[in-house]
Amino acid sequence: MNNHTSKQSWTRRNCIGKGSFGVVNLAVDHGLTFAVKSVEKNNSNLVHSLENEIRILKSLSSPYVVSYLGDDVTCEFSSVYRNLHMEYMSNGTIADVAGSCGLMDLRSYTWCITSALKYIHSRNIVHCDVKGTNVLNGNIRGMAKLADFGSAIELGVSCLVTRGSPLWMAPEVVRGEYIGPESDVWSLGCTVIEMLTGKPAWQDQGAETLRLIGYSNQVPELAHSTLLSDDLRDFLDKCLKRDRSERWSCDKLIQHKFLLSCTSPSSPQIMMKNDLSPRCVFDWCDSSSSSCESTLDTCRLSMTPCNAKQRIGKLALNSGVNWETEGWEVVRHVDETTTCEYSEESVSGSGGVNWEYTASYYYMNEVVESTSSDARGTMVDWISRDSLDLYRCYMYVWIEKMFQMIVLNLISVIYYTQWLTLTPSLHHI
Ligand SMILES: Nc1ncnc2c1ncn2[C@@H]1O[C@H](COP(=O)(O)OP(=O)(O)OP(=O)(O)O)[C@@H](O)[C@H]1O
Repeated sequence: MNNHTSKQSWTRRNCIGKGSFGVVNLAVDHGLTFAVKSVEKNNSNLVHSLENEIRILKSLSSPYVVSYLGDDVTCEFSSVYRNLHMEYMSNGTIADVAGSCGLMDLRSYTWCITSALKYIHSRNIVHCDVKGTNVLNGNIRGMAKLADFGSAIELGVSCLVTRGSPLWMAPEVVRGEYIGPESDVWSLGCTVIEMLTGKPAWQDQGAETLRLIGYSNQVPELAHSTLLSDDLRDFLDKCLKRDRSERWSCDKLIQHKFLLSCTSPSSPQIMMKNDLSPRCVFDWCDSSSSSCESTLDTCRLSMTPCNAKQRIGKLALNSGVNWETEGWEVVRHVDETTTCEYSEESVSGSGGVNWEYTASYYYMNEVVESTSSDARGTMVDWISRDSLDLYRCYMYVWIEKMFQMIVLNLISVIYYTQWLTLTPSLHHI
């Protein structure tokens, strides 16, 4: 979209947000929807803040920072407005979901904010107002973008005046001593606590809180939460050091073990590698399974023993049983005492997996064919089918034994009746 500086081509719609530095409206321009942050031209303080935001946002380009789309001046209802056009984020802010988001979302949001800060810090920009209401929810679950650069500063360019929201401010900022990337890291820690608890990191007690933040030895109390894992506690500890030189930089924080399991949320689904890794065979999320197609959560739901039972049930129903003797063949026979390591020749594509068996197995031809085509991808099927086929095998042996018994009984009955018929004649002789 081009800058709109002449005739207003767009229409202002409903208000979607209000802050101390402006009003944000939805806007439409030839079917294109975007967000417009506006301030009245005659309020020099607000205009100064918006001009600062326009200049900084214009220079940034990151998937984790709300996108600049243009700026203009408009005359509406006899007032003159300075406007910043941004991409419209329709899912509210992370403050709206704070206190109710799960660990997966919390980790993902934290990853996005840390990535945004890492990016802007590399460009010598300090946000100065990191908090829940300034982080907008993305269209993909767990995705978030940093917004509201009205208080941001360019190191070495802007003059350093105390900026931001007091309850998220770093001690050195409250004392008016210093503003830098480290101050954003403190605010990041406060924002993570806000996401965890749904409340600001510090209880708002006015001047007393400012004294606590700026001049005590205290750090925000970590609420007792089931989400507070050791990794998360350590991550917060690295952000909330009162001595700013001890705080980790965002470059380092993005490598922290709490965030390490996140991959880029710019992909269609935010994948949490740890969460998706199967911990046992029944945890395996089969990519071909329809239950895994939608969200990660439904995928996680499908990774339950119940699902494994369903999968075994499905196999039993779908693959039908061939009770013909010719349909069976011994594909491996291992002594009770021996273990067997399958080579790549014996199971194509198995990639040297150590398959150890301590019993004899029978496989139906069809099962062997389907598994050997992609042994690695269907490891779970192998294991599930092992259980199923072992069961089939028992049935088969049982029926065979029954058949043998019936035949033997028939033979003995025949011999017995013949003996009975012969005996009288023998007596007679
Ligand atoms: N691009 C956007 N898309 C959707 N909603 C937005 C967008 N930008 C801002 N908002 C909404 O408007 C609110 C106020 O915006 P913003 O924080 O930029 O204003 P502000 O006056 O600088 O606020 P603050 O008082 O926090 O400094 C946000 O909390 C958010 O709810």
